[in-house]
Amino acid sequence: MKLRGLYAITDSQLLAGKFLAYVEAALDGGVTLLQYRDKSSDEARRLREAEKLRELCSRYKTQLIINDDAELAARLGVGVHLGQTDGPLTPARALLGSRAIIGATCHSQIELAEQAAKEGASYVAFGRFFNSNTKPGAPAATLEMLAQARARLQLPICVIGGITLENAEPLVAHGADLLAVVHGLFGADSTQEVTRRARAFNDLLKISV
Ligand SMILES: Cc1ncc(COP(=O)(O)OP(=O)(O)O)c(N)n1
Ligand SMILES: Cc1nc(C(=O)O)sc1CCOP(=O)(O)O
Ligand SMILES: [Mg+2]
Repeated sequence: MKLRGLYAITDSQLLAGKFLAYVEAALDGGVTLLQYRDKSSDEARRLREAEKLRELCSRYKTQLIINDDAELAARLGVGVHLGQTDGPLTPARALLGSRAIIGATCHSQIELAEQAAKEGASYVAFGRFFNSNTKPGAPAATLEMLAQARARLQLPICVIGGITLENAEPLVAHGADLLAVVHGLFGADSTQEVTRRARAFNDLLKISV
């Protein structure tokens, strides 16, 4: 399966009180990957929420990805996204199996992406491309680096960091396959607006849902 499309990422603070309604609104507009990103240490809540998302995702034929936690991903039979300090890719691939989607954060370093490809990543993520409210301290990446990555890598390329409908187009033009978005999608005032934004991101990527 070619990974291309909108990559919606949850944020537990931003989605407080409207978590499932906003996620379902996004899925309704078309989401290729949904990442459950919860940085708390409340394991029981994380398991409960991830199980609910797995059920929603299976209804909408969207792939669920768990941030940081390969054990939770294995327990649920879904994919995982690992940053540079979240544990090595090779054992995660062994744990999750050859069909699981495994993503790797590569910041702005193509060498990290080449290493991740060797270790079995399904996609590589570069960012942040714009200022991010969700993760203000993330190191910056550029369009030039993205174009070079596109020329050197066969794997699907995910971009992240401050992406909105207004600034996403050059990322697609420079080779991005997956647009990973928190605020630019879920920072909306209504479920209808979340669905509209999801559809518009898919239009940018020329994906019909
Ligand atoms: C799609 C995607 N790209 C990058 C990240 C960032 O991962 P990481 O560097 O491990 O930071 P945290 O998200 O864990 O704070 C991501 N989660 N998803
Ligand atoms: C989780 C994350 N990782 C980043 C990186 O650059 O690695 S930026 C980021 C936050 C993305 O949220 P928003 O779309 O609201 O900016
Ligand atoms: Mg992480």
